[in-house]
Amino acid sequence: MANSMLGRDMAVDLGTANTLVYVRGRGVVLNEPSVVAIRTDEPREAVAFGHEAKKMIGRTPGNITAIRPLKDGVIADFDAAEQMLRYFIQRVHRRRYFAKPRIVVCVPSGITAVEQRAVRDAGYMAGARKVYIIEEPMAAALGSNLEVRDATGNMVVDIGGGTTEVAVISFGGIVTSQSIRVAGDAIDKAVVSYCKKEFSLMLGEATSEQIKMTIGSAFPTADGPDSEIRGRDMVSGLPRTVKVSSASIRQAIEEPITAIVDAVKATLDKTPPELAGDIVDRGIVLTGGGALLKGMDERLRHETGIPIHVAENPLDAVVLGAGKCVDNIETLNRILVTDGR
Ligand SMILES: Nc1ncnc2c1ncn2[C@@H]1O[C@H](COP(=O)(O)OP(=O)(O)OP(=O)(O)O)[C@@H](O)[C@H]1O
Repeated sequence: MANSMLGRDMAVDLGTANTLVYVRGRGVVLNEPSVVAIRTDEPREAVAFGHEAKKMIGRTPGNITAIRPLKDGVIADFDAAEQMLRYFIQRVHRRRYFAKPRIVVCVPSGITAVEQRAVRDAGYMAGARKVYIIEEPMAAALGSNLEVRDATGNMVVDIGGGTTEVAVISFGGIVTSQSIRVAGDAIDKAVVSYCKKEFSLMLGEATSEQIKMTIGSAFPTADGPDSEIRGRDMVSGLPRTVKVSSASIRQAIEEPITAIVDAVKATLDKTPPELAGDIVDRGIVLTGGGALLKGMDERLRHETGIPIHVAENPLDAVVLGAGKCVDNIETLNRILVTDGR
């Protein structure tokens, strides 16, 4: 088939927080929140996807609800996930191509066969000719330009919205890995719990994420001034503003951060000695939005004694890695998981 006909094969990072789509020959063409706004009355249909739907979270009228079809890295609402995928694929679809696209979809490394089946089915129902699966840590490693096919050990830590994936890769395969369902969302929740307990203040999802990004940290940093947080007083029901310090937020999110650090340590512990030596020399690569949390790299360096490198584009690493497979399906086929269809 002529190359131009193959131009629309694509890679999809169907993430808990964001969905990114890479199209062969065009690069990353779509990056939107994984959110669907749905009518709750009949007909129960989707009214908005992505950015438009995210804006509706917490501020929709009674008959519209904004949901996230993925939870902890896996599909939680199949219909919504399939509709969202179909919508995104059609958005980037160029009508001059006749053949249906081949699609490489990224999934967390720890998911069950049933969860993997759901992702595949969503891909086929959304219009794929063939669906390939790639495990996120492998995609993250490829997207960070690690030489995954060398016989050298590399460690990747991908901290997303729903899952943190830690993996040691060598010779084109995952040697050892751990996937925990603690990542960005859990950090946001810890901020919400802290404000509830400390100030009897209810926060929305967007506010807690914002606080994490602006004053959250995983290691003592040069803390800025206190920040104001706006929420709803749980007693009076009225809007209220409180002041918080970076140090108190750092303490509030300590539990999920410790879980992430422990997952890295546990994986290092299970790594064969030769590969562990390679990792000590080469360092650990951090990807995913959580890699951008202030002090995350410093904290891991401090706790493991190993150099930590944040990937150049941590939020895009997974889709760029899957994109490399799309560009080279034949040569990278060994890395992909297929169902023989
Ligand atoms: N500057 C930042 N500081 C801290 N966290 C951030 C920052 N930017 C993004 N994040 C967080 O990164 C997470 C999203 O990361 P990413 O897009 O890699 O996840 P995802 O691929 O959608 O999720 P998953 O891999 O779990 O399915 C969100 O929790 C978001 O709040």
